[in-house]
Amino acid sequence: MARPFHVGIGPAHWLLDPSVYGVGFMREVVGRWASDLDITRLGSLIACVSAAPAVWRFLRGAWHDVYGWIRQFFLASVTVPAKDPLNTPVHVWVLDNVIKTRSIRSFTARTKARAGAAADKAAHLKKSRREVDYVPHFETTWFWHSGSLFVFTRSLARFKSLMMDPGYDGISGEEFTISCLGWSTEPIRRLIQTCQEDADNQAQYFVLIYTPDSSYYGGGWKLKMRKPIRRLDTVHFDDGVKQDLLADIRKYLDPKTKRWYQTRNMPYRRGYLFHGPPGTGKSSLCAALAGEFGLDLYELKIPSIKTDENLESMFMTIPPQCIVLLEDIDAIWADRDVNAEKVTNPTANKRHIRSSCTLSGLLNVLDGVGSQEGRIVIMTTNKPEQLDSALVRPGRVDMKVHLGYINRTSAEQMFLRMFAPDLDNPFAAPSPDNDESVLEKDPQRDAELMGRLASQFSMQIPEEALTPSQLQGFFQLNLDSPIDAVSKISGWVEKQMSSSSSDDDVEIVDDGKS
Ligand SMILES: Nc1ncnc2c1ncn2[C@@H]1O[C@H](COP(=O)(O)OP(=O)(O)OP(=O)(O)O)[C@@H](O)[C@H]1O
Repeated sequence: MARPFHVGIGPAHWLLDPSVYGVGFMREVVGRWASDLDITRLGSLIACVSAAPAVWRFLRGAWHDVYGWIRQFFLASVTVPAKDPLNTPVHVWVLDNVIKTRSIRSFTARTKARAGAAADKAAHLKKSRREVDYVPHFETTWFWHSGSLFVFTRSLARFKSLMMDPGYDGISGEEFTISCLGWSTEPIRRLIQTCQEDADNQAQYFVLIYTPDSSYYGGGWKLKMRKPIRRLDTVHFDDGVKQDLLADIRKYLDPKTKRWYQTRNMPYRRGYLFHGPPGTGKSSLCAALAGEFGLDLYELKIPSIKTDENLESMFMTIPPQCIVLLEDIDAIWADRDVNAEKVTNPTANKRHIRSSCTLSGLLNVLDGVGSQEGRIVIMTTNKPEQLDSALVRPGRVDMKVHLGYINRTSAEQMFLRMFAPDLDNPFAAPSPDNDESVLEKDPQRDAELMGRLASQFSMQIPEEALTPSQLQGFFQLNLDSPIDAVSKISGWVEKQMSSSSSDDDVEIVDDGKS
């Protein structure tokens, strides 16, 4: 696909270099032609050149008409709107199976917005240069698939304008049409099914996370990221609670449960409340559950919702089977409390970040007509005691899960996870194998040694005093050696315990409601 070029040849000379494709040949043709040039030939050449644009316009118009006739009488077609969830799988399939196999010569180069594996590598090597994405330009492409000829057409103008948006990933975002020879759309339906199956196969390794799309009037969703699945055993909290939670969700998603709800005319919905101090894994647990059950995650930060109407229209466009994560639910205004709170404590809303949508607006979307059957709503809060009892009553919250400060068992598990060897990743944390001071060649002995180190480490962690994210921060600073981690932990714990980290240190954001 990439064309070779000659680095050593300066700009003044490269055109004359016969090794550049076609240049030698062209030079010979032009040379011969110029040697027996006469004035009559020159006149006819100028006439031909000036007529060329008109001829080109005529041919284009004629082709446009002919193509329109072909489409009308000989092609069946299906159009997929820009923001439809089907858009991305089909687009990705066409890029992977058609475009990438062709020798495309026209690309848009953009600096990558998100960090990837190579970006991690660059960071590791302390290089600041960012990766570049080459996104192919194409408007219409033809291809054969399963014995049928297809035409894939998209708007290049729309693609170019989307490329201005750094958040645009270069796939999907513009409407496209797939056509095939014949009068039946059946081959196109089969192709779309293939694209969906392909996407499903890839999605089993990722969680698709959607976030509100501000470009939609009212409310809509856009794909925020495809996140590699996080295993549930990497989120540490009470094992019994974890098993209960998993069993509850598994039972809810069982088709038999769905039938049971439907035959008894009960709303088929499930709600959970994850509560606990900041940094105890509430969001991480949601993402891990989405991966475990193969569901997409729709994230909504309650403080960022502008109105009840926005909330409602966003709920209307949530698909039936997914996880909806409502973060910081304590930021919701309880209508009946608003005025009272303002009178008794004018600075009340300065103490907490408050959302503009109301409790009744939220209850309405949780129970009302806009509420999709089959979805799981997970609400998170750091202040469960402030929630209105109407919000957490059974039916809206069916199970409460407390994620608290880390205990010794979890600290031990975290230590083992952090220093587990990772053969796929050259930048992974070292195992004792890499640690000169404890060089062992026997995996059994390594495991025993790591077990001993993990238990020495956890013995120095005070019970239920630090958050898992604090401990994760410690590991991030001490990834090179498990032995160093054990020797440094007591000093670090002492420092953490003595440093005052009260809520008063946190800057309060005014929501402008005072
Ligand atoms: N229980 C846990 N097990 C493993 N890692 C955790 C746990 N809790 C937090 N972490 C780590 O700490 C970081 C922050 O976690 P997360 O955002 O899930 O916490 P949170 O409770 O949702 O915080 P907040 O209330 O501030 O939103 C993540 O990188 C996560 O890996």
